Amino acid sequence: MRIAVPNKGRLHEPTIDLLERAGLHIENTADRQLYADTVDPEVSVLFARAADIPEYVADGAADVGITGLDQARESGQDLVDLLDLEYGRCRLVLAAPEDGDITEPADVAGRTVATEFPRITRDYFDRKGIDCEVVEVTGATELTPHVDMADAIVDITSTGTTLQVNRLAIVDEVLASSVRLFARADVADEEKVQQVATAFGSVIAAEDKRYLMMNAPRDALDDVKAVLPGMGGPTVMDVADGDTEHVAVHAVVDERAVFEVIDELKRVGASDILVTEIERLVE
Ligand SMILES: Nc1ncnc2c1ncn2[C@@H]1O[C@H](COP(=O)(O)OP(=O)(O)OP(=O)(O)O)[C@@H](O)[C@H]1O
Ligand SMILES: O=P(O)(O)OC[C@H]1O[C@H](OP(=O)(O)OP(=O)(O)O)[C@H](O)[C@@H]1O
Ligand SMILES: [Mg+2]
Repeated sequence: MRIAVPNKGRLHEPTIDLLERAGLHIENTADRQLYADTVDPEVSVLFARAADIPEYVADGAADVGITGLDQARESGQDLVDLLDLEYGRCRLVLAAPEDGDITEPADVAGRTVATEFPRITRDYFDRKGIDCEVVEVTGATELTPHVDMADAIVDITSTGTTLQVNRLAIVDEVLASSVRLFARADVADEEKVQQVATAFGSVIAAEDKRYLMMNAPRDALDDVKAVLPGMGGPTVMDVADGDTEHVAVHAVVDERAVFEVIDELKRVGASDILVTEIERLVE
């Protein structure tokens, strides 16, 4: 099975990182090389531009691909969205000059919109029944309203900084995007594809969880259990060396809850509390 992976740009590094954490270490690759092996002899990697990945998957050059939902939609390819990988979060928005007369989508009627995403943009205005001219640009979209190339733009935003420095205001959200694992429909149910999806899913699931280990007085166990929310309750073990008064307790806890949970655990008598990251979590 072959996975198409962004070869550069902001999605390259987090994707390589995800492969590593999912246990698919990349081997035999040199810079600029198109293909690479992984430690799994059945899985190889194809490096491609984020925008080209949907097409490579649809055409069979790869079986699955990792890229933004925006790129998949823009490609027009019909792929199976297997898993939200939760990075590359951004929004495609309709934006126009802050001090201009475009404050709602209908104001764009009869005007010009510049974008790197012409298909998504045309679909958006078609759905709304708004007639406008869509001009495709390949970058620096935010400048076009200031050089009379366009009246509005459809472009990516995340922090909002780029829009702000270009004095553009959001008029409407066109698409909320994040990076996904896409598969061609005819391979989406294959065992190897599902296995890879499970491995990626386990990395995502572990990301916002922590593993807690502690000692607790045996007679405080009920209080300790009450403090620990979590997945199927904690694991309780005897401590070695004949200490029958204490038990060891292990539990998986939401990262956001750790701060508070530790405080409460100490209050009910737990000690020697260890907090560790979890590499993968297969539910
Ligand atoms: N500011 C952002 N915040 C979060 N995600 C983003 C942002 N900009 C882009 N993305 C996501 O990353 C994807 C790829 O963007 P990137 O800028 O790396 O590619 P690119 O500009 O097409 O790169 P290149 O032209 O160098 O191949 C986008 O399609 C989108 O899904
Ligand atoms: O809301 P913000 O946080 O400012 O992000 C939005 C900007 O990020 C992307 O550009 P990128 O940095 O990828 O540069 P590029 O135009 O070279 O792709 C996108 O095209 C916007 O310009
Ligand atoms: Mg970019």
